[in-house]
Amino acid sequence: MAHYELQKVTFTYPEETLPALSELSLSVPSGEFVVLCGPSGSGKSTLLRLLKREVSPGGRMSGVIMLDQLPIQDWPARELAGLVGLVMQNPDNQLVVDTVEHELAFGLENFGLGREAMRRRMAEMAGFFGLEPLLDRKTDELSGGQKQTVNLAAVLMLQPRVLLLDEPLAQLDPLAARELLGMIKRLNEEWGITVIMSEHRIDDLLPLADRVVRMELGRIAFNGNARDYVLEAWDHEGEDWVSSLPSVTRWALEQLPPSSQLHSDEPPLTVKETRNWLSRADMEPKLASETLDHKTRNATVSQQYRHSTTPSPASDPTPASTKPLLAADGLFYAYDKHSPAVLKGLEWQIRHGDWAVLFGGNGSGKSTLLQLLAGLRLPQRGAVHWEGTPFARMSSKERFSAIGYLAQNPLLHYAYDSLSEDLLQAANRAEAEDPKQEVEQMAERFGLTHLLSRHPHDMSGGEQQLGALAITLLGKPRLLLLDEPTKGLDPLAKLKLGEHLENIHAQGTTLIIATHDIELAAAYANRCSLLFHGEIVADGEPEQFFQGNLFYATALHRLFALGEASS
Ligand SMILES: Nc1ncnc2c1ncn2[C@@H]1O[C@H](COP(=O)(O)OP(=O)(O)OP(=O)(O)O)[C@@H](O)[C@H]1O
Ligand SMILES: Nc1ncnc2c1ncn2[C@@H]1O[C@H](COP(=O)(O)OP(=O)(O)OP(=O)(O)O)[C@@H](O)[C@H]1O
Repeated sequence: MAHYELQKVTFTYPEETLPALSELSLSVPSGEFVVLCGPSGSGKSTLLRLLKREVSPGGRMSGVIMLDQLPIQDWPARELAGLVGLVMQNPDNQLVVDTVEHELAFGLENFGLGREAMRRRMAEMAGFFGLEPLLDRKTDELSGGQKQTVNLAAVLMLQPRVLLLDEPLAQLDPLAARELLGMIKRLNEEWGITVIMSEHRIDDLLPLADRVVRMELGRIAFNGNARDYVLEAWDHEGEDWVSSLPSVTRWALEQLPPSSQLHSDEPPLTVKETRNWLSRADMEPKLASETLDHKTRNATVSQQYRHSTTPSPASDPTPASTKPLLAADGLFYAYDKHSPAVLKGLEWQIRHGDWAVLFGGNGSGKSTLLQLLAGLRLPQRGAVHWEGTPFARMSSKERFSAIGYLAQNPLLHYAYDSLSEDLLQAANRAEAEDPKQEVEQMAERFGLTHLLSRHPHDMSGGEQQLGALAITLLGKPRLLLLDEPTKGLDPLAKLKLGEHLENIHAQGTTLIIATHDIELAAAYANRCSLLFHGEIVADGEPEQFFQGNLFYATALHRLFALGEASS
């Protein structure tokens, strides 16, 4: 059993006047699969933390949270720890001990499980998640996706009855994400584990969810099943939103009874009526047949748009553009003498005006490569050239003003006590003419104005990500290296980021983006590359890349597999 009942829960963070959650009432029966969505800062993480009783000291709460008819504050800590597992949004915040093996064992050590039983569970979990080769590794030396996987495995070691997941897919490669979703669905269906999962990329999850809860400004704006959620979102977000849903999601939604059946006398829509409704948007009938076609057509449309409205700086016949802007020549990199090389003689050339997307599985070396291209790490062999000049012959000042870098962990970008100070320092470093005005404009563009005086550590995950992006963009570099920039962003923020990048690209900025976000690549990139086994093994225009690349074509079709699994 694990049944939550929330009545009029209001929560205010220390030193804040406005509550992060307001009068929130919600019932989650045991065994439900609930998807939490809503814009950045709407209260999703706060709610998940309260359900695990992990509240900020000094925060003020009113109302009641009952878990299996006992107020959450009355649960003994040990029992609650075993019953409810929470996987936090930023994996760096959750890892507590030195190695992967110790991290997996850490929670269980408090439960007095025998050595044998512990080893067996460790073997099962490490086997399932493919963590065996990483067991001796230091947790702070893992890639972002590896950290997220270790966190989830560590939580599952305790065999909780409730799984609270805060954007668990954000840093996983498409196949890892698909496997994880399939596994969570199995835990939910076969073991009856209650799942409450927050996620921005909700279209992947609609076919799996028993219930969708959309939050806005700390309140519940919608609570019902997936089909009714789509109906409501249609009114709320407009037709573009529905027509952007993958066809399989639309198909899966047709299978669902409307939740109005549960609490209204209105007759439910028949499948035919639903289909008519779902196809009401102005889209070609063909669209329903192939997700891949949909994506590649998007790419074509976007490219036509870009080429017709904003001439690509790549076509400028300036003398500098005859040389690649950046060239990786035979890069070889290993973290230390004993570990295998991450980059093995990698060759890659970036032209002026490229919008390049770098794909690769979790742990394949994307972040490492970006750090070498930014000059933050030195290769053991090979060199990086900037317009033909090796990095070694440039001053670090020259390099840093030419190349901007967004780290995977946004918290690494903050050094001051307020967002405004961090932004201002970034504008000053870039010798902006009017730093204050640029900060204000950037904050306005990304909807951060109300957070300017906030301590960066007291912002939501998506807000931290946007703030770090704003800091990087204020540097106005000629080349931008962005490590998973859309992770944690809600769709609107993603759109604004896309528009901004499109603008600065049109003005001459070259972009390299390491990401698992296929939509981003399909909509904007002129070039996709795949890092595998220390080398760039595929490199081409998006259409060519997706058609020739089974790995990512498979990823685009992942929804079909999920739809079938849940039917
Ligand atoms: N500081 C470090 N010390 C030792 N090994 C490291 C360190 N950072 C990363 N690695 C290892 O190097 C490999 C490449 O990691 P990297 O972070 O570059 O991968 P990635 O492609 O960015 O992965 P993800 O998609 O999960 O973010 C991984 O096996 C990782 O465990
Ligand atoms: N430690 C904190 N101190 C003060 N305010 C906070 C703190 N953490 C979050 N907030 C604020 O509380 C509100 C809800 O934040 P929360 O992290 O729950 O949002 P979210 O919906 O999970 O967002 P995201 O999608 O970006 O993760 C936001 O306005 C945020 O700025």
